[in-house]
Amino acid sequence: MESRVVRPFPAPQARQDEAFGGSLGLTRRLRRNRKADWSRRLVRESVLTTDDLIWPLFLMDSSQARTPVAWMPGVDRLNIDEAVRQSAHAAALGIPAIAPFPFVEKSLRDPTGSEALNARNLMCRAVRAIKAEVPQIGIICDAALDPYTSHGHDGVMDGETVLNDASVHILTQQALALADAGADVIAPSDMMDGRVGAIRAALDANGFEMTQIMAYAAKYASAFYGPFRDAIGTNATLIGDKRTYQMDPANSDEAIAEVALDLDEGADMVMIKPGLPYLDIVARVKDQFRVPTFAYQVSGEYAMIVAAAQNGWLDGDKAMMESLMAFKRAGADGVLTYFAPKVAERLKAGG
Ligand SMILES: NCC(=O)CCC(=O)O
Ligand SMILES: [Mg+2]
Repeated sequence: MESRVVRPFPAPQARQDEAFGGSLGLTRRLRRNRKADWSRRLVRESVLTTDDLIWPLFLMDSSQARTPVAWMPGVDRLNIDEAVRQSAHAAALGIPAIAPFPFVEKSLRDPTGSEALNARNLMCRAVRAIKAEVPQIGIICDAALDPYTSHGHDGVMDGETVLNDASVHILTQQALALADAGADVIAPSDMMDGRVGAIRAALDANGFEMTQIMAYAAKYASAFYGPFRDAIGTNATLIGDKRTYQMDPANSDEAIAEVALDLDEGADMVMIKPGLPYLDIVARVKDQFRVPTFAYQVSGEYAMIVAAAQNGWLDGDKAMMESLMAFKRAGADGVLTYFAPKVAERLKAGG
């Protein structure tokens, strides 16, 4: 049979190409798959869903429902009643888990962070209240002393030194208080060596075998935590910096060692923090360990996007969605993000 040459009517683009010297005769044109929305959706490699979101929120002891965090526009500290209401809202949106952080009254901060062990402290009361009213949402609680210490460090000090083993003993007690209040997940964020193993052993010995551990495994000494310190008041307390326990931003192999240790010690999930500037670490950790891997889009990352949007310098909502998709592309199983409710609402409305 004679073959028939089908001559499609030349598209306007092709005719323009003729005018400039004709087709390049390419076999592969990657732009074909990008030509329409349906096709872009069809070939999309990563998907962001509400199931990927963990919402960090700030607690305060107050009769007022909310006070704004100045350095994080759009984020408020919530009293317990409001935190319960907002947790219910988050659950209704389908957000799987929240991560509450306390703003502790200055009068309750001391050198050993003793308020952290008070079973009636703000965190424990909030966890109990949220668990009672919104049992379906997961509650992830930091084990770290910085909200409670008068010097703003995550552990106890001897002179200028943040003590490792002494701090771990206290963090273990803190973890037990939180688990007893109903925390579903303990998230040690202190970067002391050996704390995951110590906390795991203490949880198991006290009947909390099913309490998970999400280790802040690779937490870097980062400038991007600035606004968080305004939110929980440690900008006023912190003396010096955290470079003797948090990681050097220059290091990547060391993150692998940190993750390996935390997994050996019993971590169920690992976290990289900050997020976007450390996506290479997220990708490396996920590739190497194939375990549930999370990233924390920290306060400074949030503030950068919001501040630029407020100035009209970028489209805040688009930058928010793109930044979260980047975590998924890098291999993260989920992201702690202050944008969580906003993103969940957007996804519910159809993206
Ligand atoms: N342990 C929790 C944090 O330090 C959060 C930091 C941030 O959002 O900047
Ligand atoms: Mg470690």
